[in-house]
Amino acid sequence: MRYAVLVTGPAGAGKSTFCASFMTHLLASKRTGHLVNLDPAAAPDSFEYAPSIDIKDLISVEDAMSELGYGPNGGLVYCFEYLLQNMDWLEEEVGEFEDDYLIIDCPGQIELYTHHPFLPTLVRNLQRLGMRTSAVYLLESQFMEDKYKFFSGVLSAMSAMVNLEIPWVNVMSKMDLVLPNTEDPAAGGRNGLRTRRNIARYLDPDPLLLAAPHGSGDEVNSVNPRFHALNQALVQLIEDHPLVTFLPLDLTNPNSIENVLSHIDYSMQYGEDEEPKEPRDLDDGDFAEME
Ligand SMILES: Nc1nc2c(ncn2[C@@H]2O[C@H](COP(=O)(O)OP(=O)(O)OP(=O)(O)O)[C@@H](O)[C@H]2O)c(=O)[nH]1
Repeated sequence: MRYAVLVTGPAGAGKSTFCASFMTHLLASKRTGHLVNLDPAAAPDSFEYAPSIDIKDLISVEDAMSELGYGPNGGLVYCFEYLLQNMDWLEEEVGEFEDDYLIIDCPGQIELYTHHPFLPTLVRNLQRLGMRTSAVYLLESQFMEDKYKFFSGVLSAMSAMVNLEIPWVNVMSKMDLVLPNTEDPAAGGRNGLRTRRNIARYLDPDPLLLAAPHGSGDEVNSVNPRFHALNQALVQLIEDHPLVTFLPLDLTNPNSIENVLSHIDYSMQYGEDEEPKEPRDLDDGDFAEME
């Protein structure tokens, strides 16, 4: 069995950093993983681990821009169309990997997850190649600074989940930037982020954060009252379809990484199909090792 994890989320959410930690963790647990770069615009020096498979070996945004005259966004769309027309290339590239995790670092253009058919088609192709596929969606903790931005992140995650229809893990990244309870953001704490006391309402999004009554003293004061009906409709949607909850990820804490990775394993039922290995006869080398 082979496993592929799409690492998705908005630009700058920490996808490449998470992929590198994922790789480090797999290696430390004596498991094998391979990084796949699916961003045709990625800078060559942006990877801590060299990708085993790199879309840029097939096509890059620079190629699409210089040879076909596309802009950066049109170039990205062209690259994905080109990839889907050349699935035999990907098939050949993943051909050798067995019992491994492919960690697929995706681009940060959110429309790829919510609008375009590319990733669902890619997932179907990976499944055809015998891969169990899941996705991780990262949203950075700074989104909690502004509840409207946060709920737009929740809706994007929801839309991506519905678009891809595969096992899914939402992650609140960069939790090291969130203040401990004792620090007062008003006193100039790091980035003025929310304290951990309030985090639960964001990890399991409480739609009532959006519905705070006008004049309640929260940021709602700055919002035009005409949007209140829209907010109420969103609250209803999130309440009726509670699909999105976040796992906190603090890369400075190994237990936090372990927790996220165990959810990914669980979402894909990692190792469930493994056959017990045939015992083999001991040879001289084994006895030498024991001594
Ligand atoms: N404090 C903190 N910074 C982080 C963390 N993860 C990523 N960063 C920083 O956030 C910035 C973006 O990180 P990337 O991993 O490149 O994010 P990305 O989602 O791959 O970015 P794009 O590919 O451009 O969409 C970098 O400056 C990272 O150093 C984290 O857990 N904590």
